[in-house]
Amino acid sequence: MSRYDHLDESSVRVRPSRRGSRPRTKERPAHENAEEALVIGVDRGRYTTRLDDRQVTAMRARELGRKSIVVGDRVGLVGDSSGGPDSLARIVRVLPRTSVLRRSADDTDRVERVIVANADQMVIVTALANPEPRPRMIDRCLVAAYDAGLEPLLVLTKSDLAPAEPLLEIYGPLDVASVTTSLDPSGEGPAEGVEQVLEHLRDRVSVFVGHSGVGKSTLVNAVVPAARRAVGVVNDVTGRGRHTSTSAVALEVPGGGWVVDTPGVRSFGLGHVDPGTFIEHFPDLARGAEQCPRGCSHDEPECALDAWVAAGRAGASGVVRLESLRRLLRSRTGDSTDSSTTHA
Ligand SMILES: Nc1nc2c(ncn2[C@@H]2O[C@H](COP(=O)(O)OP(=O)(O)OP(=O)(O)O)[C@@H](O)[C@H]2O)c(=O)[nH]1
Ligand SMILES: [Zn+2]
Repeated sequence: MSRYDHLDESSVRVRPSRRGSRPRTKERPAHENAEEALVIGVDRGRYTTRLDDRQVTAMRARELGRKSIVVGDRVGLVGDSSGGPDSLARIVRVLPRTSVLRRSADDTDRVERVIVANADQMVIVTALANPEPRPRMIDRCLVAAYDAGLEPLLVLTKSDLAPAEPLLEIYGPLDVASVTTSLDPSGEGPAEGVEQVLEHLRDRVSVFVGHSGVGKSTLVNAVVPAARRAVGVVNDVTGRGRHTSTSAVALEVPGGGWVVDTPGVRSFGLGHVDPGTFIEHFPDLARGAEQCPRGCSHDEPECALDAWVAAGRAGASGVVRLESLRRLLRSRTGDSTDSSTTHA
């Protein structure tokens, strides 16, 4: 028996060289002692993280390469994680994400980028008046939420100015949870709906989205009383305050949970949304779609869903739910910035 007989073919092909023979794991220490933290802010290469009860500023380790790190990411930290004034820890790994929310590609950036990781819920903030509600914008947010695996919550603000019923009628068939609020921005007058919003936020990571002027900041300040103060906090390492940043930031809800505010995010990336998986969010319709032709867009004559709802298989609200589903599917395409003249 020759001394090479014990080697199988594949191992014989490997030519051990001095550089290649070392296993990768030995070149890259696993950082077994890394501590797990939550990324709550990102500002030009510096990451603000929460580790237990302290806020720790960190930079990314070179070994992470180009891997993205966004608000909501759970990361492994090594180095100085004391959270002291001039301390700087290192992020050595990013834990697998349970969800990702992408913002749209735009003129300056042709790539859809992840803006928030691991969120559970999308809070879609819409004013009932001043500015007028934009159902098309709400539809696009719903599509983004379903696609990202986030549960949507509709918060209808400024109920002191207009009734919520017309809008609730549109979204009733979709079974979207909703809360109607009326807030005095000074924080002194009567506030309605805050307790209900807080109930929905408890122990979850909630992304707040909404157009300028809808009262999103007023709402965030009502549910996260420390938010106002957080605006003034300047990071000792970066020398910058959060008010100079337009990226997402996570704020802790007293009693548990996180609010992720997304200033400057106008629309969500929907280019990758697949109608085939989208319908899974409509269990009553999904079963009917099993009869559809392969690759059905669910918005074409051959779609089996018309017959399904006509036969009452999706219940009394089947027809309107199918209409809503199709409206959402159509909102994926076309003008991503929601022209105010297109009220769906
Ligand atoms: N009548 C009424 N006005 C409100 C209510 N909530 C907020 N506002 C007012 O609406 C305006 C916009 O509120 P903001 O909280 O700044 O709105 P925003 O969505 O954060 O807008 P940007 O700051 O532009 O992103 C302010 O003048 C608030 O005082 C409300 O419940 N009722
Ligand atoms: Zn179909």
